[in-house]
Order: sequence, then structure tokens, then C-alpha cells
Amino acid sequence: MKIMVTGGAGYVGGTVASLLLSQGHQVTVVDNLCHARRNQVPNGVDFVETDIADRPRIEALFRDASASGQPFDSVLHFAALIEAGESMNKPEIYFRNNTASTLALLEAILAAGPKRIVFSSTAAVYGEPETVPIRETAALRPTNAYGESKLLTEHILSWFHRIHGLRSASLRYFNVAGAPEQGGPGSGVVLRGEDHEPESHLIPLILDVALGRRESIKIFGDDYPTEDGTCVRDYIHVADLADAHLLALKALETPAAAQSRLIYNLGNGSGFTVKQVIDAARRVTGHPIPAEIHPRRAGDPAFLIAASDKAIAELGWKPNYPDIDNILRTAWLWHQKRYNS
Ligand SMILES: NC(=O)c1ccc[n+]([C@@H]2O[C@H](COP(=O)([O-])OP(=O)(O)OC[C@H]3O[C@@H](n4cnc5c(N)ncnc54)[C@H](O)[C@@H]3O)[C@@H](O)[C@H]2O)c1
Ligand SMILES: O=c1ccn([C@@H]2O[C@H](COP(=O)(O)OP(=O)(O)O[C@H]3O[C@H](CO)[C@@H](O)[C@H](O)[C@H]3O)[C@@H](O)[C@H]2O)c(=O)[nH]1
Repeated sequence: MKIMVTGGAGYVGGTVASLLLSQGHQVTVVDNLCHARRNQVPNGVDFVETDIADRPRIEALFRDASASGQPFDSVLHFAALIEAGESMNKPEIYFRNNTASTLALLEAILAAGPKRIVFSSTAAVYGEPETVPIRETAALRPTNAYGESKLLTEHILSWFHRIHGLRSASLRYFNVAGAPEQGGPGSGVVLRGEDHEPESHLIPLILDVALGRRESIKIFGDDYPTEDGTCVRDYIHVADLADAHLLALKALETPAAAQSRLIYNLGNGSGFTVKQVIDAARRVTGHPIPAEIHPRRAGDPAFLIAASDKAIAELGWKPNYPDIDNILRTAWLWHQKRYNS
């Protein structure tokens, strides 16, 4: 297949683009490099440096591909701003970049592109859940502007499916972590890991402390109604997430995808507090990792834990990294390779 990957210079998009290439697909990465570096674009893809909101440019890519007899089969849409905390200080850039710019991309798709899209949605669309694990049918009440910007996009996709027949799969990822291993789980040779520009995510920041790049990790709030007072998240390995994208692409070809939009949670179904993640990193790295308690970060729900039974049953998805220590092991291997070589 010929696939457009927006945000393919980023952590998750880059991992999925590499997997697609390894399976013989043709990949065009569209990224404006607002949160990535040029050297993070996977080798072997066609790279177009542009904003997804540049509708004429994106439409031209679709039209040129069709004219050359090799039209795009689908779009995997990862490009977004991704920090829940930042979105509570600057909501406008989240609605602009994640919602309005995605609308421009979708308009280009309707005008000239393939009628199939896999959308990177998020657990943040749920907000604070009434019960965990969270099913896809749970109430959608985001507690941060980032989650709302993604939920609005899901609503647009629903209307475009209903009115224009645009097939879409919304994959609601929980907290993505780890580095893919070349040769499969346990091989120990890691490819690109979690590396955001700038870094704000818990696991790479903890590993920075273990490497001596930071003095301590800040814990944002220890007064949540959880077992140790810190926020609970469900961590999913990026390689397992990448597998789910290939399965979603297949599912978009089935009659079910013509009937209704596909929506799947992707997580491991186990929650870990921030303190438990730090403890796991201490076990994996052998470093004491000093931690300091700071005030809560605005917009953080206390609990996010996925029920992913639907993806397992309907897509045939099978996560290979259910264990947090194993996820951290791959993250740690990559983090050392990234900064020590
Ligand atoms: N990392 C997670 O834990 C997580 C969890 C849930 C959902 N997601 C979603 O997954 C997707 C990928 O996340 P990631 O962790 O790889 O983030 P990332 O920041 O590494 O990658 C995002 C990429 O999109 C690009 N980009 C942003 N806006 C753009 C625009 N307007 N035009 C073109 N390119 C643009 C950035 O330059 C970057 O390369 C995002 O949509 C995010 O919301 C991530
Ligand atoms: O220095 C830090 C960084 C984070 N945290 C906490 O650690 C948890 C995880 O935070 P982080 O790694 O920033 O991820 P989330 O804010 O949970 O968001 C991630 O996971 C969401 C899905 O659950 C996605 O939608 C987002 O894109 C992705 O950034 C949260 O409770 C944070 O408050 C800290 O205590 N200290």
C-alpha cells in the first residue's frame, strides 16, 4: 500500500512509518518539524516538510500521486501537539493545530485523497472516568484542552463518515512508552525510543535522572485519590501500538468500516502510579532516582486505565509487552544509546 503518515518525524509516527516500510509499504511522511528534527525522519520514506494545514500542498501530493498511477491508499494521522499540561496554559494552539489544522487535512482528503484515515486519538478524551478500566462506551468528558481538541476531531470524523463516507479508525492510545526492538521482543537491539522536543513525559524524564542528565524527577501532585496519592496511568509499548495501526488499516477495508466508524482503546489494562513507575525505573536502572513532590499539573485526571478487549477481539491485537519493567527495559536501553554514544 501507499500510505501518507502525518507527524512521521515524531515518536509514534516514526515508529509506525518504519514498521510499514519493513513490511514493504510505500510511505510518505508529512511533518512540519515543529516538534522533531530532520534526522528523526525514518530512512527510506519520501519526506515532505509541510504543515498539515497547507491544504493546497497536501491536495497536490494526493493529485500528483493519483496522476502518476500510484494513488495513496490511506492516511495515518499522527501530527499534533501532545502535552496535556501545556494545553491548560495555551488552549488556543491546541484547537488551532489539532482541530482546525486537522479539518484542513480532512478537506484535502475529501477533495483529492483516499477515503480512509487512522486517527491518533487519546485516553484524554475520557477525562476523569466513573469506573476503570475504561471502555470505548464511557462518557467523553475531557479534563484538559488537549483531550477536547482530539474529541472535536473525533466528532468531525463521525460527521464526515456519515455524510461523505470517509472511513476512519480512532485509536485511543493510553500512555505510550518504550523503544521498538529490532528482531522482536527480547532481542535487546532497540530502534528509536521516546524522545520529544522538548521533553515533558514522565518516563524519559525519569531516565534522564538515571543517566545523570537531571538531578531529580518532579512528581506532580501526591494528593490524588489513588493508593499512594499520585496519578495512575496505563503504559503501552510503542511496538504494540504500531502493530495495532497495521491491523486498523486492514479493518478499514472491511464492510464493517463502511457501516460505522472504528473506535478502539489501546492500553495494557494495568494502572501504575507515578511513584510505582519511578520504583520500576529504580529496579531497571539500578539508580536511586531522587524524586520531589510538586503541586498538581492542571488538567491531569487521577486514573486512566484502558479496557482494550474490543481491539483484542475485533482487530486480533495481541500486546507483547504487558509488563511495565519490560517496557522500561527497552526505554532504558534506548535512552543510554541515545545519550551515551
Ligand atoms: N505519546 C503518547 O503517549 C500519546 C498518547 C496518546 C495519543 N498520542 C497521539 O499520538 C500522536 C503522536 O504522538 P507522539 O508522541 O509521536 O508525538 P511527537 O511530538 O513525537 O510527534 C508529533 C509530530 O507531529 C508533528 N506536527 C505537529 N503539528 C504538525 C502540523 N501542524 N503539521 C505537520 N506536522 C506536525 C511534529 O513535528 C512531530 O514530529 C499525536 O497525535 C498524539 O496526540 C500520543
Ligand atoms: O515530570 C513529570 C511528568 C509527568 N508527571 C506525571 O506523570 C503522569 C504521566 O504524564 P505524561 O508522561 O506527561 O503523560 P500524560 O499527561 O498522561 O499524557 C500522555 O498520555 C496521554 C494518554 O493517557 C496522551 O493523550 C498524551 O498525548 C500523552 O502525552 C501524569 O500524571 C503527570 O502529571 C510527573 O509527575 N512529573
